[in-house]
Amino acid sequence: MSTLIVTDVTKQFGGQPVLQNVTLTVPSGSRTSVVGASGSGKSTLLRLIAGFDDPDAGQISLGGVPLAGGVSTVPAHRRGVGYVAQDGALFPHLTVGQNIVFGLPRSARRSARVAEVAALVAIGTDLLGRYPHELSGGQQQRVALARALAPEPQVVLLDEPFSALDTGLRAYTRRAVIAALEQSRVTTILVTHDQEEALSFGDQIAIIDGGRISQAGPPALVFDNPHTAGIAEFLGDAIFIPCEVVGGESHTVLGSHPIRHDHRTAGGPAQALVRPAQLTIDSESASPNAQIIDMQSVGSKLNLTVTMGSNEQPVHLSYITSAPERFRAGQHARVHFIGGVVVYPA
Ligand SMILES: Nc1ncnc2c1ncn2[C@@H]1O[C@H](COP(=O)(O)OP(=O)(O)OP(=O)(O)O)[C@@H](O)[C@H]1O
Repeated sequence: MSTLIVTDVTKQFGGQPVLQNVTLTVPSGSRTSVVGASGSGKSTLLRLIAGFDDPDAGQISLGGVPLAGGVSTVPAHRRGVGYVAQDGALFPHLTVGQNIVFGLPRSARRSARVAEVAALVAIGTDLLGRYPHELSGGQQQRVALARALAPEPQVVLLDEPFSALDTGLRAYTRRAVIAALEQSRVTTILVTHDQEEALSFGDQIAIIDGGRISQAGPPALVFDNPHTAGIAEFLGDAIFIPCEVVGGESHTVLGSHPIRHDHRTAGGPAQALVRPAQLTIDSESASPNAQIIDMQSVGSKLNLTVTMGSNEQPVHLSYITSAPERFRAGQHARVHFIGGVVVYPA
């Protein structure tokens, strides 16, 4: 078994805390994404797990074996941890095949493992004799994963491996990588600043903010119940509407709705989280309840600023529509949403 456990890990650089009491368990054979803004400490966490650097405090263990923070530290090359960097970092003077076998003992380099692991990441044998510069960015990233998987590591760490790829290639490469990881059942951590990528990657998402894990759990649960308004906003288009909580229901200018989760710890002003998928906006309604103050169109998505009811406070809405031409600033419209809300302090 290769469950990875990070316990209470702290790291400073030049007196500045970069990781603070980070605790994270990645069960054997599962996939976790760590998502956070630039500078939040994601790469530092991976570097400590890989053994490129040591924590100031806390422990890291793999399959019950202490790697760091105990009485002794296991050096990087003995941890059974594979690492894939943002740009793949393939050796330019070695062929694809030579790159893939690089981490294998000399005796294993001529084995069927090269073809096996290349097939796993959808790299055909015809590419094995090429040099990295003769591959596309997506192929290079898949070769980098093959190189990391070849020695059969217990854990693979992926540090923003798709960020240099353009949108189409990115989606394809991500699917190929997930399929390869699924087949090899290797414990994996992906670091990314892309929320969609993090939510779709695997079994667990951990949100890191200012060097702390602010929430972790299965992606669907975390998306359904972000513990703070900040996390809700970070994870995707979020609409916050001022509300009052009465008898377990949220009352907004748009009516009463059931509360799915309530994150207030005291009374006082509250706001309800609504996702765009819950919204309908009728721009031709005979009984409007809102006015569009400002509008920005991004393809079929509209970013609207509206005032609703007698409330002067503008609310920002994201709305997907097949008819964006029907909307314009200054127009009156009827805004309606269905389903429950998550409530936060305003
Ligand atoms: N070796 C180092 N010496 C000094 N400061 C460092 C070092 N490594 C990282 N830092 C600082 O620690 C903070 C976190 O860096 P880290 O690379 O872990 O963030 P990140 O979340 O991976 O960011 P990005 O998404 O931009 O790669 C940053 O402020 C960075 O400048």
